[in-house]
Amino acid sequence: MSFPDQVTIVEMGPRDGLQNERGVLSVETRISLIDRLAACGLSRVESGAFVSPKWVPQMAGSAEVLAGIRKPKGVRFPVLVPNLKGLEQALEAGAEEIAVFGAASESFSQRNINCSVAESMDRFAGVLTAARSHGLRVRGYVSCVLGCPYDGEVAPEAVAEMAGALYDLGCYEISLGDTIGVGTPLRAAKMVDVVAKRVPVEALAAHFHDTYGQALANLYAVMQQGVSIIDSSVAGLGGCPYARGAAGNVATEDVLYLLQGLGIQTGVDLEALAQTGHWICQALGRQNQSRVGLAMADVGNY
Ligand SMILES: CC(C)(COP(=O)([O-])OP(=O)([O-])OC[C@H]1O[C@@H](n2cnc3c(N)ncnc32)[C@H](O)[C@@H]1OP(=O)([O-])[O-])[C@@H](O)C(=O)NCCC(=O)NCCSC(=O)C[C@@](C)(O)CC(=O)[O-]
Repeated sequence: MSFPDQVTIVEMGPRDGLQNERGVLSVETRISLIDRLAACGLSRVESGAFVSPKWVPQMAGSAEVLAGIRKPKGVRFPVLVPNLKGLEQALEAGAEEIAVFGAASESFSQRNINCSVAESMDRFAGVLTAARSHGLRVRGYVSCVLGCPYDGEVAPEAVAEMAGALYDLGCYEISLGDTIGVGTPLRAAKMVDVVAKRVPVEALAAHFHDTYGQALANLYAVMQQGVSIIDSSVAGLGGCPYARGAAGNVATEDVLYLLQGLGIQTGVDLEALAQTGHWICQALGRQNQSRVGLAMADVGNY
């Protein structure tokens, strides 16, 4: 068994997390959350989305959020951008990194961004060209890599095709989203195996939701294939507005605990993160979804 020496965590709480919470948090609370997360040692904190506020009201005010955060040196604060209008807003807000998001399934693409997979690729090509001319770094997401809430099973080859197309357009990294958290380790490993023939494994990130409680096991499997970038969400916040019943991303606290046990470095302070998870759950009035966060609170670790 071999695992990466180092893993980079890409914190999703302020974006993927909050976008699906019932309560809409104030800009001030969103800023505090991001500042706290950066102070925990996270080097990448996804901080907002320049999408239609009619579609995702929780992400309205992302420009104010970007303007208000501390932005310590060495920490990146990417934002989601679905089209050129979103890019314009992100540039005005001073974003230095954006992410485009597509899907490996037609129905999810229609429900999520109101266009087909082919149309989305045309949009993204325009966004990538413009973004790169402004010196922005662009990440690409592929949703539904292990199943779609509308179309059911998704073939690994469809995931590889979408991931490869985004990589060819110039995305520096491709995040593979098990949007509805239905994957199991063997299927996750098989999917990564196929995708890694098209995109170098070093450029792949695992973005696993934890609906069926398999996310940590899936991460354990794909890390052995060389995946060393993990998307996770403090306190397991969130879900997906276009995937009913989907749970949030795997909790960052749980991932950190697993990585510590494997002797893998992340540079993130687990105790400070668990405190942040506890704080944001109180602000949202919701149950903490992190088993590690709950256990640490129980034994008085913070
Ligand atoms: C993509 C659109 C905008 C297309 O939405 P549309 O309705 O097809 O767009 P349109 O071009 O026809 O414009 C309609 C209206 O939206 C406005 N508009 C157009 N673009 C923007 C924009 N960028 N920002 C703000 N407003 C915008 C536009 O100005 C117009 O305003 P109106 O004239 O009606 O007042 C819409 O479908 C949308 O915003 N969808 C939101 C999708 C989303 O945020 N989903 C959640 C994130 S993805 C995710 O969570 C998965 C991921 C990444 O985490 C990985 C995983 O887990 O799988």
